[in-house]
Amino acid sequence: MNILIDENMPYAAELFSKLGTVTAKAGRTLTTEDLIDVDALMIRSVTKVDEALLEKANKLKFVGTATAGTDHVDAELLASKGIFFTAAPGCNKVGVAEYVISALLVLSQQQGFSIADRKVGIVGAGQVGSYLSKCLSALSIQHLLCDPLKQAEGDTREFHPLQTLIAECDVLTFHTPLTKNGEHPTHHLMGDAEIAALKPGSILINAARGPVVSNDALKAALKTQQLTAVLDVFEFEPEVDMELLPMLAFATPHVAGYGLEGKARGTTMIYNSYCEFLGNQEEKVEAASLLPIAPIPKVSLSKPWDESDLMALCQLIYDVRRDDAEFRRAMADVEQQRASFDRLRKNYWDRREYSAITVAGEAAFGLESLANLGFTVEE
Ligand SMILES: NC(=O)C1=CN([C@@H]2O[C@H](COP(=O)(O)OP(=O)(O)OC[C@H]3O[C@@H](n4cnc5c(N)ncnc54)[C@H](O)[C@@H]3O)[C@@H](O)[C@H]2O)C=CC1
Ligand SMILES: O=C(O)C(=O)[C@H](O)COP(=O)(O)O
Repeated sequence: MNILIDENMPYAAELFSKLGTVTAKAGRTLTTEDLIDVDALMIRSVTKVDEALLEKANKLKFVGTATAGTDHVDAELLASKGIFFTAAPGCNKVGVAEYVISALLVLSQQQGFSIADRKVGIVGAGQVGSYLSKCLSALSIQHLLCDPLKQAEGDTREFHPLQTLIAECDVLTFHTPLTKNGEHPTHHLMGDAEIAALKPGSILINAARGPVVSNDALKAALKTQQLTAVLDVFEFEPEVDMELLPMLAFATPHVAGYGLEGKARGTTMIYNSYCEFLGNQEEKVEAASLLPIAPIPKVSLSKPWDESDLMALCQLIYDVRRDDAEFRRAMADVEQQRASFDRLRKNYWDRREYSAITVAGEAAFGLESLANLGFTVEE
C-alpha cells in the first residue's frame, strides 16, 4: 500500500506506516506525477484536489484531509471516480475558539475595555462557532449567532441575519466555510457595504477562509473607519498584502486551529477512517494517547479569578501576540514571503489547548466557568 502524506501532519508518518509505505511531501506543491501508484492520499488545506491533480492517479482509492474545511477538495469529482473521501470535522474547533479568546483578551487590555461589556457576533454556528459560543457563555459574554443554513435546517437556537450582527455587535467573528454558490455564499460575505455598516470601534476577526472578507474592502475601511481587524487567513494566501498587514491588530499565518490536540485529532480522524476503509479496526488510535504532558500542567488559584487572572491563565496556553510577532518578522523579507508563510506553519510550536492545564482551587473561586471554558479543574 503506497500512502502519500502532507509533510506538515504531526503523527501521520508513524501512524500510517503501520498500514503501508509512507512518502511525505509538501502539500502545496503536489503534482499529478506524485500520485502515480499511490493508493491513499492524506492532505491538509493547501492541496487542491481537482482534475489536474488526479490526472495520473492510477491507483488512488482514498483521500483524507486532516482539516475541517473542505473547499480545497472537489468531492463530487472524487465520488465520480469512486475514490472515498473523508475530512476531520471539528478537529480544531477548540484551537480556533482559543485563538479568538486570546485576541479579545489582548485587545481588551490594549484598548481598555472589559470583555464582559462586549457583544460578539458569531457568523457560522457549526463546530467552531458553537464551541466558541459555549466558551463565551462560560465567560458570560453576550453573543448573537448568524447561520441561515442551520436556521433553515430547524436548529432551535436563536439566529439573526448578518445585518443584525453588523448593526448590534462590537465584535464580529467569522467561522463559515468558503462557498461561492448556493443561497448563502460566503465569498466576500464582508464586502464594501457590510464593512462600512460596522459600528465605530468594531472588531472584525476572520479565522475562516481569507476570501470571506474582501481584501480591498477591508483595506479601504481600515484607512477611514474606526475598526480593528484580526486576520488568521488572507484572501490570496500564501500571498500577504503588505499594505494591509501593518493595518491589522493581529495577523497570523492560518494557524488559528493549530493546537497539538487539534492536529492529533485531525490526523487520527483520517487515520481511523482509513483503518475502517481497509477493514483494519484493531489499528485505530485515540488522539489523546499521542499527546505529551503540557510544560505547565497545573496551576492553583488562591482567590476567585478576575479578568486579569483569566488573561494570565489563558496566556499560559496561547497568546496571539507570539504568532503575530513571528509572522510580521517573517513577512518583512518580501522575497521569501510565500516560503515563510508555509515554513511558519510547518515548524509551528507545540501549542496546547486549555484542557492541558489543570486549575486547582475551591469551587467558590469560579472553577465551574473555567471548566466550561475548557480547562481541566480540580477542587
Ligand atoms: N483558521 C483555521 O485554522 C481554521 C479555519 N477553519 C475554517 O472555518 C470554517 C468553519 O469551521 P467549522 O465550524 O469546523 O465548520 P462547520 O461546517 O462545522 O461550520 C460552518 C458553519 O457555517 C455555516 N454557514 C455556511 N454559510 C454561511 C453563511 N453564509 N452565513 C452564516 N453561516 C454560514 C454552516 O451552516 C455551518 O454551520 C471551515 O470551513 C474552515 O474554512 C476551520 C478550522 C481551522
Ligand atoms: O481545518 C481547517 O479547515 C484549516 O483551516 C486548518 O486548520 C488549516 O491548516 P492546514 O490544513 O492548512 O495545515
